[in-house]
Amino acid sequence: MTRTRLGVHSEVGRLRQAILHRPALELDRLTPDNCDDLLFDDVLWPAKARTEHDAFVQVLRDHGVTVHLFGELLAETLHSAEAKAFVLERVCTVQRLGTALAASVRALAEDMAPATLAELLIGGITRADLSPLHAGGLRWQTLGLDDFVIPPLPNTLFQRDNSAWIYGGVTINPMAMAARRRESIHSRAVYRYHPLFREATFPIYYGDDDVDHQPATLEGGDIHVLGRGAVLIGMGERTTPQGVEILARSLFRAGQASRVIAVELPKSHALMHLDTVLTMVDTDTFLRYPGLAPETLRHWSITPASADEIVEQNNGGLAVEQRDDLFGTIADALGIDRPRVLCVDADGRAAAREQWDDADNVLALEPGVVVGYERNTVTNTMLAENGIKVLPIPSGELGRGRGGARCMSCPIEREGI
Ligand SMILES: NC(=[NH2+])NCCC[C@H](N)C(=O)O
Repeated sequence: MTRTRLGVHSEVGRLRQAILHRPALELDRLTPDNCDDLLFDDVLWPAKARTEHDAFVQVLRDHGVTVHLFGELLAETLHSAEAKAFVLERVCTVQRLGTALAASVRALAEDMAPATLAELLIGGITRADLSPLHAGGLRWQTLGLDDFVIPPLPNTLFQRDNSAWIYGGVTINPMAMAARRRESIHSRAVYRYHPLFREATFPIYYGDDDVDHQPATLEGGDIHVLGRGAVLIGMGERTTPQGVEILARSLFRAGQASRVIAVELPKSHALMHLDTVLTMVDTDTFLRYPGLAPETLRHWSITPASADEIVEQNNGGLAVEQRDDLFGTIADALGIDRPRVLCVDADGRAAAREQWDDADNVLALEPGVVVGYERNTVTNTMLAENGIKVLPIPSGELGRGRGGARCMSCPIEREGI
């Protein structure tokens, strides 16, 4: 078993371990009719997407990163009867499946081999998959053979969003979009029961309970662990101020962070997460999409409130101060003069096209070394000219889910800066 010094202490310190998901059955189940609802802009060529993903994994492994594949982690987790019960209790509910199917699907699932069950939980279950089943009830009778009893979770590919390590602990994020909410059940099971995590002690800041968290949502694509106790969180389509408040309180209570910077983003699909427009590429350097004007973004610095402030301001334990220079606030938090911000300024159309294809969504493997899609030649050339090394990966199919190298990875062990 690998070392389990779990914790992510920066955005760009040396990456030691990460979780990725090799796309499986769920991609075969994406069709022109359902892809919009499942948050994909197109259908994919699944075999090619898997080959591209293998290339991504290889780049990380060649760089000394230990890569865990989520499908395998879930299958290994489901070897434990307790873990299986934990997941099935939450997936096979009467509300989701109907009164007749809840019990019969659960009974079938109990008997499945862990690897098959993991594949179907992510890949979805159709009526045809349950063909030996003789069930009654209205739901069963209304289902066509090819209809989903349980829909697939193709966004499992984007491991960044569902759980996010922040310094010594993790948040298991309540997801904004219905199409992704079941992902959290799987992550909760893995962190609770998988041998990699079971023996370790770490705080779980948020989401590891059965409370209805809506609309206090959070997604990891919005969460940047800047380093030195600071966390930057975007509030756009997916992450709400309520979610940020709950996470900030929990981080401060656990003594894991001393400042959260919350930045408001324009609400649009192209900018669904902060990391689609801004990522860190070196200890003092950011990559920014030029269409995002930092001077127009409202942002707040959040710190633990003193006892007096709590009483005077009725602020729920958080001292919240609006600021007016985002990179100045970040510099303060990092104790540096001013970060360097790299941008494709010269060609607005290329910048827009490449942002859509996740040019600004790179994954740092160490300071100044990032993984990015090879297609984004203008951005990658600009980075290289500024001394940032880009390790290119193919993207013809993978990128159609609208996520790049950062979105597709959940670091679980990363050094500080
Ligand atoms: N961190 C990210 N930018 N993730 C991108 C996720 C894309 C995914 N299709 C979604 O809409 O949820």
